[in-house]
Amino acid sequence: MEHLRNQKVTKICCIGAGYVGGPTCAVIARMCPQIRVCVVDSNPKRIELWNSDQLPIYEPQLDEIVKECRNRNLFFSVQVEKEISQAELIFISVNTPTKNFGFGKGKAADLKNLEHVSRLIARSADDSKIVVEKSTVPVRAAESINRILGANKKSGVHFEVLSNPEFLAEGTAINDLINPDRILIGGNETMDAQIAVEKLCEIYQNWIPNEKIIRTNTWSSELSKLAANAFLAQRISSINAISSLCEATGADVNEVANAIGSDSRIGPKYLQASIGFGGSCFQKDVLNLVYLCEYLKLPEVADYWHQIIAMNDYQKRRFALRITECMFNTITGKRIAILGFAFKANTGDTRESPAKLVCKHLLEEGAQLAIYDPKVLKEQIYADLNISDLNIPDGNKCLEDYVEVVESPYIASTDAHAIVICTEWNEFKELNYEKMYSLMMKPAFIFDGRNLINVRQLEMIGFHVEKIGRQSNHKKIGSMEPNYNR
Ligand SMILES: NC(=O)C1=CN([C@@H]2O[C@H](COP(=O)(O)OP(=O)(O)OC[C@H]3O[C@@H](n4cnc5c(N)ncnc54)[C@H](O)[C@@H]3O)[C@@H](O)[C@H]2O)C=CC1
Ligand SMILES: O=C(O)[C@H]1O[C@H](OP(=O)(O)OP(=O)(O)OC[C@H]2O[C@@H](n3ccc(=O)[nH]c3=O)[C@H](O)[C@@H]2O)[C@H](O)[C@@H](O)[C@@H]1O
Repeated sequence: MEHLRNQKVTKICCIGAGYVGGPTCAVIARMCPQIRVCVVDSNPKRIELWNSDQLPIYEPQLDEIVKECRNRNLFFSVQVEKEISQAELIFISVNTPTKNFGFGKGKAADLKNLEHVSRLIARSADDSKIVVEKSTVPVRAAESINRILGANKKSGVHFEVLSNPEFLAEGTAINDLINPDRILIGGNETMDAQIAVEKLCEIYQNWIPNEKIIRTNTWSSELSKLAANAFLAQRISSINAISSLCEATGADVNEVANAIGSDSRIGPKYLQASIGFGGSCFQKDVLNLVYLCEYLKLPEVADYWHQIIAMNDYQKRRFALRITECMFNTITGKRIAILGFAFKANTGDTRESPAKLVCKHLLEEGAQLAIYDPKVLKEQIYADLNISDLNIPDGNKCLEDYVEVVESPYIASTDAHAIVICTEWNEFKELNYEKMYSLMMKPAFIFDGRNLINVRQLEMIGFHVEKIGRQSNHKKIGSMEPNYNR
C-alpha cells in the first residue's frame, strides 16, 4: 500500500447497486466531488434503473442527489471488471441472505455472492487495491476474502481487506449516511493495513468529524455489526413481549414504553411495540449470530439470541389470530382492508415484512383482501403473496380473485368488514376515519398493528378498535377469565 501512502483515493468502485451500494455511493459522490465513484452490479436491469428517472429504490432525498452527481462523478455500470481494474478502493455491497440450502440452512449467511466478487476482483485487478467489506458478513469473513484474493491475484498485486459495515436504516438512508452516529472501520495491525485504514478514513473525513470514526481490529468490526442489529432487534422483541402482558392485564404498552424509556440508561428509541420487526437484515443477522454461536459450541448463547426471532414470530402470529378471533372466528368471504405492506414506513421494501404473514393468514381463513401501500408496487405485492405458497379454502382461482391492490385507503375500506394497519405510514394517522366508517360494513373493526390511531376518537365514531399492547375489547365482552383490573 506504500503507493497510496502519500496520495488520496480518487477512484472508487462499489460492487452491488442495492439499498446500501446506491445511497452510500451517491452520498460519497456528493460529499467528495474530487472522487470518481462507480457502482456496478451483475443485474443489468438494476443498473438501467439507476441510470433512468425511475431509481430502483425509494429513499427521501436520494433522487436529487443522484440527479446532481450522476455522470458528473457518480456512475452506474455493468462493466464490472473494467471498473474494478480502474479503482483504487473497492466496496463490496452485495447481498448476503440467509442460506436456504445445505449446511447452516436457515441460519448461516449465504456468501456465494461475496466469494464470487472476491474472485472477480482478483481476476480483474492489475494493481494493488483496498477491498472494503460494506456488506454484513459473518465474523472472520475478511480472512476468507483475503485467502481467495491471495490465491488468485496477479503477480505484484497486493490487497488490503477492511471491514466497514453500514448502519443506515431504510427510509432514513441519506440522513444516516450524511449524519451517522459513527463510522466503523476494522483492519489488521500491519503497516499496509493501517495505510489502507487511513485512506478509507480520508474519504469519510470529507464530511464526518474524525472523532466519529471508530477504528478496531477486523473481527471486532464484523461482530459489532451483527451485535448492533441483534441489540436493536432485541429491544423490539422485548417491548413486544411486554405488549402481550399489557393485553392480558389492562396495562398500556405505550405508557410502559414511555415510563421505562425515560430512564436514560434505557432511552426512548426502539420501544415502539408493533406487529413485529421486518426488513432484510434483523432476522438474517440475528440468525447469523445464532449460527456463529452454535458453530463455536456456545449453545446457551445461541439460545439466548434465538429468542429474539421466536418472540418476533410469536408477535406476528398472535396479531393475525387476534383479527380472526375478534371477528367471531369467521372471516370467510369478508373484505378486509390492509393499510401498508412495506416492512416499515418511507420505503417500498417488503423483505420480511410482517404484512406478508398477516395477509397470508387472512387469505387462508378465506378473507378477501384490499391492499393499499403508498410505495410498494402492485407487482411486488402479488409476487410476495405467491398463491402456490397459500392454502386458500377454495384456492383453485388466481390470486387476483382474492387480493385487490388499490390506489387509496378509502377504496380499500369500501364494503370492508375490517381495516388492518400493518405499516407505520404517517398518512394513516391523518385519514378521514368518519368517511371510512361510513363506507364499511358494520360492525366495523380496526386492528392497529402500529399503534398509530387514537382509540377514543375511533370508538366515538363507532369502530371496534384493537391495538397492540392494549387489552382487547373482545376479551372484555363476556370474558370468564379473572379480571386483573380489580
Ligand atoms: N438494506 C439495508 O438497509 C442494509 C443492508 N446492509 C447489508 O448490506 C448488504 C447489501 O444489502 P442490500 O443493499 O439491501 O442488498 P440488495 O439485494 O438490495 O443489493 C445487493 C446487490 O448486489 C448485487 N450482486 C449480488 N451478487 C453480485 C455479484 N456477484 N456481482 C455483482 N453484483 C452482485 C445484486 O444484484 C443486488 O443488486 C447486505 O449484506 C446487508 O445485510 C447493511 C446495512 C443496511
Ligand atoms: O443492517 C441493516 O439492514 C439495518 O437494519 C436496521 O434498519 P432497517 O431494518 O432498515 O429499519 P429499522 O428502522 O431498524 O426497522 C426495522 C424493523 O423494526 C420495526 N421497528 C422499529 C423500531 C421500533 O421501535 N419498533 C419496530 O417495530 C420497523 O417497523 C421495521 O419493521 C437497523 O436499524 C440499521 O441500523 C441497519 O443498518
